[in-house]
Amino acid sequence: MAAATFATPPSSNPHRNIIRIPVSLIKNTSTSAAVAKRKAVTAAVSLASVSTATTTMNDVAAAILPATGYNYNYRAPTGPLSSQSSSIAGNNADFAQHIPAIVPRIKLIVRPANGSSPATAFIAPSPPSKSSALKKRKRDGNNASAESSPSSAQAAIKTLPPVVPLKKRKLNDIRPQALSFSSVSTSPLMGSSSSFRMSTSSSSSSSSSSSTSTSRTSSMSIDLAPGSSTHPIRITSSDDENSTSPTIPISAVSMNYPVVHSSSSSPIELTSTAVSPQIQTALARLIPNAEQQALHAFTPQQLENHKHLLLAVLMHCSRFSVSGELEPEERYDLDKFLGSGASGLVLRGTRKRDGAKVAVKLIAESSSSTHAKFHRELSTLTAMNHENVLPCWDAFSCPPSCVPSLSGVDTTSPGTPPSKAGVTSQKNLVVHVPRVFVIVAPYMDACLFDLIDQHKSGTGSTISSDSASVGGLPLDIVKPVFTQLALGLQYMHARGFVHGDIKDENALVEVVNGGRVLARLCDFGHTRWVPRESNPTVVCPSKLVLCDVPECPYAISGKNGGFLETDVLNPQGNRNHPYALYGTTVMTPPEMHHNVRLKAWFRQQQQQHQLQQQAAGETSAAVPALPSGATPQYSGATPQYSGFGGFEADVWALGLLLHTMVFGELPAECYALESDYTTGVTKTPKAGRRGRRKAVADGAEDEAEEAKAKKAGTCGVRIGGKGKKVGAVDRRLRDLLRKMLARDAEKRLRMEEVLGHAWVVG
Ligand SMILES: Nc1ncnc2c1ncn2[C@@H]1O[C@H](COP(=O)(O)OP(=O)(O)OP(=O)(O)O)[C@@H](O)[C@H]1O
Repeated sequence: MAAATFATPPSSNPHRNIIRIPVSLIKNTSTSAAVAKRKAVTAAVSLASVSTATTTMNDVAAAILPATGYNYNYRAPTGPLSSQSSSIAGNNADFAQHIPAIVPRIKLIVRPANGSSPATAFIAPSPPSKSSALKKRKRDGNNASAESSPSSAQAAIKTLPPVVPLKKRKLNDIRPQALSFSSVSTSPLMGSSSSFRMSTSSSSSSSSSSSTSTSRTSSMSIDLAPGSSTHPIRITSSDDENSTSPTIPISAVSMNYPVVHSSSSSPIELTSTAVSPQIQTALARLIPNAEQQALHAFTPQQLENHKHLLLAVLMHCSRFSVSGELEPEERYDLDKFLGSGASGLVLRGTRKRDGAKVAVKLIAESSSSTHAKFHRELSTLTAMNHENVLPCWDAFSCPPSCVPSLSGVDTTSPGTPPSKAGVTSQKNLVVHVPRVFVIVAPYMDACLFDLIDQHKSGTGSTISSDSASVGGLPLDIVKPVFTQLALGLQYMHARGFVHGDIKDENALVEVVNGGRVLARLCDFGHTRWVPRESNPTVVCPSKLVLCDVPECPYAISGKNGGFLETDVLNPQGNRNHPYALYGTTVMTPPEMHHNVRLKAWFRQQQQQHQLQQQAAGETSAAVPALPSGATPQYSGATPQYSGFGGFEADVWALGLLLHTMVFGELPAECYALESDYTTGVTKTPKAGRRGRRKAVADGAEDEAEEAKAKKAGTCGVRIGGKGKKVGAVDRRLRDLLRKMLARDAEKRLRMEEVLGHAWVVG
């Protein structure tokens, strides 16, 4: 098969993660496989059997870097090794500071072309002082036990034939504002049970006569409560991955990779590379096909990013196999693209151990916010144990990989963890080290969006129900699905978690034994924890999740279970909180509308300012630049973001989800808000203004009822939408919708009240 050629994104992006390895670590020594112990690192290379007259430093780097999974820019001193000074200047301090937690161990085999025996050496950091930190973080197991569902909910769950997933569109997400990493809590951890354990172990192994390796494994396991359907979550340091990394002989550079050569003085040089046939096949299978591309409206750049993300994962993470060989360990075969979100890809796979179908979420560490998302998601998942909340079966991070660049990402944003930003001065070796975080969950047949779309379109629907529909799902399916999602959300709220992004794309359904429909909430990337003021000693029920990002700001936050202070909502609403809005625009409740418009206005101001600057550049007129990260100011008093309570926002969104299930679409007001956000606003929003929408009657028979609701100001939207017969819907269901969609957040139902509502229990 012809070698695939992958275009490499431009290397001029100044915001990449850059870590350097001083060339002094690659010493030109004459002793055989010597290992020189240093204070922070052990580094040595035996080049005894190498012809130093012909081998160059470029050869050495080419041997090291692919094996470690690094993409690199390497500007070696010219000439063969023999012409180099014995000690090439480097900066050990940089290495000691950045590398130990990132590069576990580099195995270098230098195989001379003349056939003489290869020389082997290791470049390895001293064991990081993780163990003491780990011990400190150790705490008891999950105090979140499975809750039995109310009998009404059990009774409501009905038979649903298998569904065929359809494609979907993505709703616009509002990205959270930049995180501040300055407020990390280090309070001791607390928990209730003792099923949490961690281990740091060492092992040795011998391979061929030419190489001996030792591997160090740091791992953490969390055993959930007995009877739990979840498997242990283990975050594994990159040591594990590296121990299986291939060794690359210099004479046969068989594993090439997209490489960018550039320097400030020379033009960018792109090198096309060959990728193994197995990986090419796997890539072809996993990259979204033409139909998916059209449905997701992927841009060429997004596709390119997906390709590089997948390529890096397939080539550098031993957890993913492409060979098809069955192995009894925790490996996954990836077989299908499922969807993509703001931060990465979701793929279907099979767990080789038992053939279980899994969904594998790849989160590329393209910025601090994606790193935060990974932790938020895992922190939530480790606190959850409920049938209607998607469990996590496995979690790990791929070794620092060769994703050359994810475009449009500014890793120098204020929230970027300082330890991964790297240094910027010119050195001999520059390595790009974005990670890929992975979360493995059970695969579900479809998301609610698919299910609704399938029924609406009437194509390929396998749902057999005699029940009537008023535009959405058959009404006898709506209740069991909604009830389960409500049970899942109520469980989260009872533990102090705000989901933050309830929508039809984040609700999964499948048919389980006996034809029962199982519905689960997923995607906890926007989840926040809200400590209850009534009980100031309460700690976040999630477990600490360790990841291998050096000085990870999330892993040291004890009190909040891995949530930064900025992830924690104030129970009174987050009036002064940087997270003035989050989630998905169309699903935001009235109390957040002001924030949506304010943000749109800010964005518009920034765009105008940029245009002014460009114009000024052309005309040479002086326009003062906004300081980096500065917010444009209003001429008058600066409006503030409105406060809001996260629980109430979740109830609103679940109400909208119920509305979509019943009527097949959201109320028109939601799209109006989306349009405001997308197009921007021209008027300056007034401080603290809340979005207010009319509640209007629809249908003569309901006029009086709706007029009453309008007068009372209770309902924030027009229920049913144009052309839909609201009157055809059970009066109790309409009542529930109105109360969940109450404009006034304080009057909105709480989740306990939702589950006790007459329509749910009836
Ligand atoms: N367990 C699963 N089984 C089947 N499909 C899934 C599963 N998990 C996720 N998906 C699909 O992948 C899509 C994206 O998943 P998810 O929303 O978790 O990703 P994300 O990157 O966090 O997206 P977002 O940007 O919306 O936060 C979902 O809408 C769903 O269609």
